[in-house]
Amino acid sequence: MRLLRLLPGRGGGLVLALLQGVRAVMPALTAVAVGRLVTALFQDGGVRAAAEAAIVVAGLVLVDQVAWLMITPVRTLVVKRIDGGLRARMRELALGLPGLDVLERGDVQDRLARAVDPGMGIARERSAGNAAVGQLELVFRVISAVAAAAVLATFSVVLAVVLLAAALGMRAVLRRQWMRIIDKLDADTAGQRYEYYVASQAVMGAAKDVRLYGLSDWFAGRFRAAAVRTYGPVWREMLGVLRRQWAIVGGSLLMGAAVLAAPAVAVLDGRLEPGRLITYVLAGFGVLAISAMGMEAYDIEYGLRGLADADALVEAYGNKQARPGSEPAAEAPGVTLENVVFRYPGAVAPVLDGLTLTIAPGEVVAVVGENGAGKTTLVKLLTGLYRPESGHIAVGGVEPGVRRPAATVLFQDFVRYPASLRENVTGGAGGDDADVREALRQAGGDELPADLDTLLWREGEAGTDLSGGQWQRVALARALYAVGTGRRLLVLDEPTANLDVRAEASFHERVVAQVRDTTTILISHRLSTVRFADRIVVLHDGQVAEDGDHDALMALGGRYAEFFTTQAEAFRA
Ligand SMILES: Nc1ncnc2c1ncn2[C@@H]1O[C@H](COP(=O)(O)OP(=O)(O)OP(=O)(O)O)[C@@H](O)[C@H]1O
Repeated sequence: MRLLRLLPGRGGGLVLALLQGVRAVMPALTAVAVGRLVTALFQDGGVRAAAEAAIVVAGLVLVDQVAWLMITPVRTLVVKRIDGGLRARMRELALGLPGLDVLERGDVQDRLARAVDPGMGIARERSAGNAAVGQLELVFRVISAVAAAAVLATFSVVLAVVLLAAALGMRAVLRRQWMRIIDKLDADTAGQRYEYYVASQAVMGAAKDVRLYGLSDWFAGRFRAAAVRTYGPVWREMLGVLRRQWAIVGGSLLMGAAVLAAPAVAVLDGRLEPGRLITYVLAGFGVLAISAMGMEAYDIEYGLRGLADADALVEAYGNKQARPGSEPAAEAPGVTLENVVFRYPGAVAPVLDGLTLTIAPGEVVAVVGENGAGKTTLVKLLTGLYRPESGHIAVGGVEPGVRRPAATVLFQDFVRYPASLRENVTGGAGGDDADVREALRQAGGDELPADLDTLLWREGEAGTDLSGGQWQRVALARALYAVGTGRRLLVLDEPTANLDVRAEASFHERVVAQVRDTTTILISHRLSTVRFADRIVVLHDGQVAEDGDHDALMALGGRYAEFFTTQAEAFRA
């Protein structure tokens, strides 16, 4: 019932049920009609009756064919509607999660993937739509068998009942055997999928490495091992099932023989006319058809398991709402962090361990520190993507964990959207082209395509790709454009990582100093990028180790001074 309720009520679902209903009664009707035709042929002077019966048979065949032709598109439509609905629900759920912590959990990712993923099935997709339609198909297959049994019952009620029960029993046995294959496939899904995708999909991403380092044998070996690990138990189970088929084959032969023999004996005894023999044999085979386990059994089982994952996610996280975002503001917000402690889920040591920091509205503060010091983590906390374990954070007086600040961030791993240059800057929000061009100019993107409609996606029609530095300028323009829309907390995480020396040298003057009425946090290992900040904060051991402007920190002779001197010396050398 759970599956049948997924079927769209109006339109597709009803039409599909109607078409399948038509096809379901065909074996029974055809059995009767062909029997009549044969009877008419055996009768003297039954030409007219035979012709009429033949027309009925032809009509039934035609109707069956038309229904069969119509089923495929309607079925596809229904499946896509159900799957689209489920995907939308899962997308909503995933995007509605307030932070990244839940989304990053392996079990949640696995459930999400199973709920919407086509799966790595045995020629079948793991899809709720296929499952719902499969359930409908099964219902009508049973109806079809019952209808055929009703025709057979006019010959022998016992034969009809025994045959129907035996056919359904055989189907149940077969189904149980084959479903164990799915169990094998679903065991350790996470590990399998990881191996499988690493081995198969990484090949595309690593195309350069594969050639340069001669990695193809390594990849092929890993792919083979993953395939054997994933499918080995499945293949073994399949072979086992095939070996255990003798009982089913024996049962089928016995039932087939009974269907043929009982009416045949009656004909020989003169108790039954030959035309009826045909009717009952055809009806008998119509009943027997249900003993075969159709592909719908996989669809149902697969889909139910995916739905169970979807249900579990909805139950666990469905009521978590995305945090509301702050209104765009004309004024720069102040930022305070008091005794903030944060550790990633499952991690032992905290990344931030009692961090206290205050940033005044409109200030430009640079955050520096060794790799892994927690600079990016700090940004994620300030933007409400994570919540601190303890301590207090406020941006513009509001806790980011309660209301997402109107911030704009150029992340280190910024996203390259397969969209137009304009959309990459505006985030698809639309807006004035003059503002887009101004943001691009400020980001140093003068040499980028002049046409804002240029598609930045090589795979797309007339699409193009950019260099690493050019992409970084586009992402920087996106952050700067958002400042113009009232996002007054600007965070730039390694904004000059891909820029050439000249662009890096002029970065502060050309970009940072031009941003008005905005609180700016600048993260960079390139100390020439941060030296002009109002304040520089050094993160170490999860806390603020040093805090002051460039001159003060150089005079202090601590970590910053050491970093700076080392970089400057390396540069001079
Ligand atoms: N999503 C995550 N899950 C678990 N641990 C993480 C995650 N992201 C970062 N870490 C860990 O947290 C620590 C701080 O990472 P973070 O990215 O904040 O450092 P960072 O100072 O920005 O480093 P870098 O200078 O290399 O960019 C690192 O030890 C890292 O391994």
